[in-house]
Amino acid sequence: MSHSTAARPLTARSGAALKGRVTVPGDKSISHRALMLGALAIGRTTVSGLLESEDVLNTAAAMRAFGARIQRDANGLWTVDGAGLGSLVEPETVIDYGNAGTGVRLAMGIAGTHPIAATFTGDASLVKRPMGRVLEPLRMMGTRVISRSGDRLPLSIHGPGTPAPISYRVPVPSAQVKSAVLLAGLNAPGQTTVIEPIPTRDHTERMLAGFGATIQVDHDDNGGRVITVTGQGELQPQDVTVPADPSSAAFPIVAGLIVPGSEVTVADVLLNEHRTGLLTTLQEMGADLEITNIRETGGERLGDVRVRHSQLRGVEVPADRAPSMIDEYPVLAVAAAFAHGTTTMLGVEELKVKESDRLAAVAAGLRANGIECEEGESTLRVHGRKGPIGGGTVTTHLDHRIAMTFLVLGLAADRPVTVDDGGVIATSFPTFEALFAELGGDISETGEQAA
Ligand SMILES: O=C(O)C1=C[C@@H](OP(=O)(O)O)[C@@H](O)[C@H](O)C1
Ligand SMILES: C=C(OP(=O)(O)O)C(=O)O
Repeated sequence: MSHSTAARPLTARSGAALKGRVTVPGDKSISHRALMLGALAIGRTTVSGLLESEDVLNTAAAMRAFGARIQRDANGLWTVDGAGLGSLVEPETVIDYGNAGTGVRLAMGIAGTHPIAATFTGDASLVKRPMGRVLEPLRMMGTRVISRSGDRLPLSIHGPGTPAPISYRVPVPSAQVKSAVLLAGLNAPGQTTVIEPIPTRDHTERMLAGFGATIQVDHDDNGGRVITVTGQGELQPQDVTVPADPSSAAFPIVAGLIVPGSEVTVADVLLNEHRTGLLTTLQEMGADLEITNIRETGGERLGDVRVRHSQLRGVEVPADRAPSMIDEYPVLAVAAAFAHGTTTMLGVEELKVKESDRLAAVAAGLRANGIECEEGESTLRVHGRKGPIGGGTVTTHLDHRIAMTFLVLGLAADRPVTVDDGGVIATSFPTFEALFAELGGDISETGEQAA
């Protein structure tokens, strides 16, 4: 299901420095996967620190529809009693995945090799996004698909009696495509292999190993990865602790760097090497950014990220860094707006097929607030501020990251910045407003406070 349809405009204003130590909610990628693998295991999986956002709650609902029992106790601990691999039941109704690309693509992978029918849909954003990237390998495995032209939602799939294991080279760097194929391979007899020429986040592989799947990860000579899963084994339930989401941490981190006088620490942030591209880039831009208390928990590296207001400088962000910061480019563009000089982001064409066309949405939002930029087919170039900025209203296009990005801009701009719908933030970061209030940031419903 999607968030309430009434738009909720929010306005951010500059004011006091941001100060404090905060914790952002659990990682979205790991939260989806914990519920899904729990649903495929036999027995009880527990999940602490689950991200309780709309996208992840849609995965909980979907896995219930496929037969898992999923509950939350009063302390926020989630339990998943798995239906077991191969034993998914046919959902009785359409699965509405709201805004969640990861959720629907991975769920189609899981369902696609079970001999059941399932129909998926989503909100006005999700129905525009490409699903062929997941349906193509599923068709190779024997899944039947009935879809609108262009392989978009709503669509129905029916898995074959005996799925064919495949070897699949992912045509675009996408952890979602890789994961959908690996999850489909779990219920196919024999070995399913995914070749990814450019490595992407590896949470599926790590968690599959943790749940006892037979999985092997090899590296090829060109820096790519070859991942093989052996299907039709049994998954063992696990106790999963979800680390804090680096893609959410990006917002207080960038805000702390651009609001004068700020010092902000974000605690317990996931530092998986496939997720730290933004931190690397900010350091290259001259950010006063320190990572402390680095430790390993549940097979993942975590740490505390401390930033102080810094004078940033423009840099060129190489294309091969894109997968490790794909969701962070919008907020990087805001950091770039406050930098001296120009920041050029290369190889960012995947941004066009996210919740919105993020290249267009970021460029429009920057221009509405007086910042010069140019977007190309696969590039975004942002010129650091040359005069007063802010004062614009930004269209979010049902995209949570666009909403949060421009509220962060408003916290450091010369004039207030309004986003037309802050309600979409609930898809990934339901505590966003509370967290910024804790840091001393001024974000409120538009019209609540005299401008
Ligand atoms: O696998 C995942 O959990 C995700 C992969 C990325 O998408 P792509 O695989 O489409 O790049 C990312 O944008 C998304 O927010 C989460
Ligand atoms: C792209 C994103 O998510 P999804 O693809 O899961 O909708 C995101 O969270 O920025």
